[in-house]
Amino acid sequence: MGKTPLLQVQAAGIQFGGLKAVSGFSMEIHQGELVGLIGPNGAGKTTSFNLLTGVYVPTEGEILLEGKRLNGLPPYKVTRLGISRTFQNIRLFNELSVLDNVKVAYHSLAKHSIISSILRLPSHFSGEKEMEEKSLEFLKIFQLDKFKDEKAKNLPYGQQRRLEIARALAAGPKLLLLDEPAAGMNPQETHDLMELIAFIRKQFNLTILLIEHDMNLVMGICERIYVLDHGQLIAKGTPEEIRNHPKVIEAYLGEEVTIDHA
Ligand SMILES: Nc1ncnc2c1ncn2[C@@H]1O[C@H](COP(=O)(O)OP(=O)(O)OP(=O)(O)O)[C@@H](O)[C@H]1O
Repeated sequence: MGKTPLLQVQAAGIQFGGLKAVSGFSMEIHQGELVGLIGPNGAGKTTSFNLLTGVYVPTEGEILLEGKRLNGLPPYKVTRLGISRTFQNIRLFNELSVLDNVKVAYHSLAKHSIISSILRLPSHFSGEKEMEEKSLEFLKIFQLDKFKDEKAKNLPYGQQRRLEIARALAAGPKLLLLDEPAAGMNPQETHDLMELIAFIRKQFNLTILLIEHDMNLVMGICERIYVLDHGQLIAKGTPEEIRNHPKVIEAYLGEEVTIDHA
């Protein structure tokens, strides 16, 4: 672990009218970690992702990436600094091809200027070609290359989720945020996805923070877990510590979750 955490969230929060959706939330993630963020419905998990990615500006606290303050930066700048995400409800460009959905990630980061694109200068074509090749590489990793010309909306649900991760990865993040990546997947798809997450983490030297409702899955792959309830951090620790934490057990009472104690 490096000395400066990759991500530091220091007593951050946001208030909507009278509602403190997230408050006093602190978290540190080091380079290379795979960390889980869990909590009952409405606990503030997605809101936290929105704070980390510039969708919401915190009304309290600080968010730092490699020591650099992110508060108030728009989402595209946060992406350029190194945070990419997927969404709880898949957000693909449905009418675009699978390949173009990944290429979009490169366009948002592209070094060659819009002028060179409009004037169709040589730099435009070399840029396009490189983007296409790189995008195809990502599709291969996610076994989506055979669908490259298919419209995104025609992919089965599980593959749409994979495509969204491929696109987030194409932006070259240091920190990848996955919002319920296994939602709606069957057990086999979920198992395959978990293997894939472990693979991309290693391959790209990634740091990953994931929200997931499937408790066994979170416990199975995350090294550390943060637990939110009613917008507050109620626990953090290893899966073992979280499994036995009285506040976590209490927060989940009445929720339909099963935690294997195997
Ligand atoms: N833009 C907003 N305006 C007002 N309230 C909001 C807004 N965004 C989120 N909230 C509220 O903040 C609280 C936390 O919501 P959030 O979606 O972050 O929870 P969550 O933990 O992701 O829940 P789930 O597991 O159901 O997705 C909820 O009470 C929600 O209604």
